[in-house]
Amino acid sequence: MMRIGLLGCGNIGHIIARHAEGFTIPAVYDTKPERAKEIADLCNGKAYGDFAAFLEADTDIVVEAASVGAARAHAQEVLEHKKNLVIMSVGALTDQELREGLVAVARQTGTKIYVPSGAIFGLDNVKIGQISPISKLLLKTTKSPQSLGLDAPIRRRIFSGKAHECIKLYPKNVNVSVAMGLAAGQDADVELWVDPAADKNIHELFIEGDFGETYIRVTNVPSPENPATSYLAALSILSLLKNLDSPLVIGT
Ligand SMILES: NC(=O)C1=CN([C@@H]2O[C@H](COP(=O)(O)OP(=O)(O)OC[C@H]3O[C@@H](n4cnc5c(N)ncnc54)[C@H](O)[C@@H]3O)[C@@H](O)[C@H]2O)C=CC1
Ligand SMILES: O=C([O-])CC(=O)C(=O)O
Repeated sequence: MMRIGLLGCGNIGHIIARHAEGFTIPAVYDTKPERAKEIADLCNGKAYGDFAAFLEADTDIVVEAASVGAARAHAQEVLEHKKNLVIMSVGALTDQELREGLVAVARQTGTKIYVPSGAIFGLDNVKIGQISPISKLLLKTTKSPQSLGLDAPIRRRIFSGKAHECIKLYPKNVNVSVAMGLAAGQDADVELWVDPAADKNIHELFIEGDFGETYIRVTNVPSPENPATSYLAALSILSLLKNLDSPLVIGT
């Protein structure tokens, strides 16, 4: 059975631990030891307070569900230890030097870096952008002001620009825009809105190209423990893990 090392024991970490079927979680790590211990207790794993020791544990794949900073700091070491890596905080990969370095290490070590679809749908066919021109690639995200730590009495746009800039300002909220851009092979445009009436996290994808055009609206249920993170994001990791070893590969 696949052995997971869980990097990040917050909201997503809890959902993964509660749905651990078809894999075990022998090792967990978080900068907050009490969180690591809680998840370790949930899944009969061991909580590590030291990242180097966590990496030495007998695991096949590390699932990062922590932060852009954690992904930046630890991704390379994970691959160097010949472990596959799931990166949820894909915003880290806007740094071209880091991204290309990680890909090079993955090639050398025969490992893979997986970026789950996260809180959106449609990443599969957005990848056609790597072979056929896409003229419009826009993500419009609407969340409640509280989920961004803001106070806004009325609906307002708080950012309009490129994904690589937006993720610097909102690293916990627009990783999906970076995933969309990496899939398409070009930086996505982003509009970020806050709406005091929003009780869901809404992602609208507008894509046009030689293929035609599409509009996808995802009305996401926020996670119980972190409203900024959509429940779908955690589910997408679970479905990635479930299908990882399957000989039947669905979707592009
Ligand atoms: N690609 C996507 O669709 C999405 C990606 N995300 C990413 O996933 C991350 C986790 O989401 P949640 O679980 O909801 O957040 P959370 O805030 O509930 O949990 C994050 C956990 O990671 C720990 N952590 C943070 N930095 C760390 C580090 N350097 N080393 C070890 N542990 C560290 C925190 O102490 C916390 O326990 C978000 O910060 C975001 O970057 C979140 C939602 C969607
Ligand atoms: O969960 C979401 O709706 C999206 C999110 O936070 C991210 O992409 O960082």
